[in-house]
Amino acid sequence: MNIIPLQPHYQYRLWGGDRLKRFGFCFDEASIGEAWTASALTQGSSIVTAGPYAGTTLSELYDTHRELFGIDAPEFPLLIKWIDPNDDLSIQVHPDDELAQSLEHQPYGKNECWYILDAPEGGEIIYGHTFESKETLQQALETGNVMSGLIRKPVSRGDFLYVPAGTVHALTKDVSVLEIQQSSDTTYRLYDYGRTEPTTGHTRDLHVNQGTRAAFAPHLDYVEPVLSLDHFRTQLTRNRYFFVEKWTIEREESVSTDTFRLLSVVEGTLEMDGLFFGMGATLLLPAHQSFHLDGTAVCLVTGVSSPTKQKARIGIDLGGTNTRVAIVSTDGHVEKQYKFKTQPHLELDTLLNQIKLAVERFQLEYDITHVGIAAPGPLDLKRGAFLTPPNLPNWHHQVIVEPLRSLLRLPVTLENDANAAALAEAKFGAGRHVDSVFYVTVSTGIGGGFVYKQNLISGAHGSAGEVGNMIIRTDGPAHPTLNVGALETHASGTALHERARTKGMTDSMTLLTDEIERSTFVEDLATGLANIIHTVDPDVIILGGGVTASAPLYWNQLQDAVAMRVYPHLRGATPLVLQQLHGDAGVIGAAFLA
Ligand SMILES: O=P(O)(O)OC[C@H]1O[C@@H](O)[C@@H](O)[C@@H](O)[C@@H]1O
Repeated sequence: MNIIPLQPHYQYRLWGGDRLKRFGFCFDEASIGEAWTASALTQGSSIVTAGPYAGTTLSELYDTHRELFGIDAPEFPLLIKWIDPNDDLSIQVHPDDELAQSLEHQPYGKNECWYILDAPEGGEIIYGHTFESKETLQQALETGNVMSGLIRKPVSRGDFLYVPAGTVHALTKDVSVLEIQQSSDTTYRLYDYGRTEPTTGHTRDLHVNQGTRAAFAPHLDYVEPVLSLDHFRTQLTRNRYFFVEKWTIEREESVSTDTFRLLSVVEGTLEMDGLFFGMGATLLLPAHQSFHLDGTAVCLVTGVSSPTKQKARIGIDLGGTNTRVAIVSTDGHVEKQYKFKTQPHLELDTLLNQIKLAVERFQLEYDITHVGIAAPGPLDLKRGAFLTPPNLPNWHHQVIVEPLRSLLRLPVTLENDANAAALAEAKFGAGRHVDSVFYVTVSTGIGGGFVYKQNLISGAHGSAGEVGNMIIRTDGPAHPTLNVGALETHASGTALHERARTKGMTDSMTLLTDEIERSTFVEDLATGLANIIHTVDPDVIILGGGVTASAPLYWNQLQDAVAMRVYPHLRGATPLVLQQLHGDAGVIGAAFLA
């Protein structure tokens, strides 16, 4: 028998109950909140239930049979819990490795993730907060006002969330999860609703000082795309501490391990080595062995990631509302990202420090070679500075590249956001098969970028592709910085929105259902696009930005209108296509600026 089945340890919690039984667990005690199905912690180690190691605890097994694991960490690194809250959990945060080592003398911090096993209709958990700094978070905690600043995230069955150490969070009543994490039980409670522990009559300890030290403030929202690995496996996360895969088994599958895996059955039944396992079961699959799985089941499988750091680039998309700091692989995929609210009313240093925090987090697992920033223009690329971007008035004329370079000690490059998106689409998106690509974004404003043979043509003053200010008419609304008759004053989302408002309509999409308005918009945009074709004659024009969400309303009409405005030999010769990278184009392009 190759597999090593484990018996859970049940943990009392103030907010516990007896509903873990519905996941197949059996216990007699009251108020059980957690079943630790794979644990090597001394306060509750799992025990092997069958096979040659039956009766051994997981920690003993790890100490005496290291060959079964294929890793050499001094202590078993993972912990798996099933959690079923019968009440809200405390508002809390966990330390990372560094803080756990310095404050708790423990080897591991507590980066964790949740697979939602069950959630009530409209269920929400707490994930993040809106406080601008550690000081304002601490003040809110001291004055009892923390709840109003917490972010609630809707969740439903099957969702997966990675909760990096430092994230202020809380599970809530009736949201049950399978929790996979580093081997640590250190929780810093920030707020506990003033509840008392029935067993002692006392409130539980709070850890406001340690907690505010550990907390991200402002909050960094973590996003990682799910990756399909093969016909039955998807990767839910892969980080420095562990990876988690979801295996959907519909028939027989064979797998083999390099290092050990922990497999938890979350749905259905699985047969392995002649034994049947249902929901709630957790098995250790030892290293360097092959396994045969049979049945219909969904399993979450975890293991330890390789410690070698991959080379990667960081792309930053600095917007008026949100800033995103992303790891972009050498083949142009966003691997993971932190997102936070841009706070343009605060000092630029606040933004730089937030970026630094995110970059440092990524540096723990990646060898970062370059950082690129995509920001709204106008910019002074030579000085690496903002000029007068309308949505960032406090930072006008401030230099961003040099301070970030000295803060990060990494090469940093700045570029206009539309140019960065153009580069991304040309290298990895809708323009990847051709040489010359003109990208036009039609959103709040209108911007553009020209890429030739994968090189961004920025122009002598960094302003190539600024097609928003291209004059397409002799009339039009006045604008503080744009020409009368500029494309942007006629065809941007803002222009459409303004026209919709004067007609008593709610949005630009509704405006474009009006035949006359649609024709006006199409003719204006087509004039701009025809001018571009006559200027650089690109292989393709890629259109992106929010207004392209209504493209089905005007697409054919736009192509005809462009054809009518170009030389006969160019008619239909320049395909108009929609962007492919959507919200990721900014960070991907930024990452490839140098
Ligand atoms: O502090 P309380 O409310 O008991 O919650 C503690 C629990 O919180 C959850 O979010 C997880 O981190 C669990 O691993 C932890 O045991």
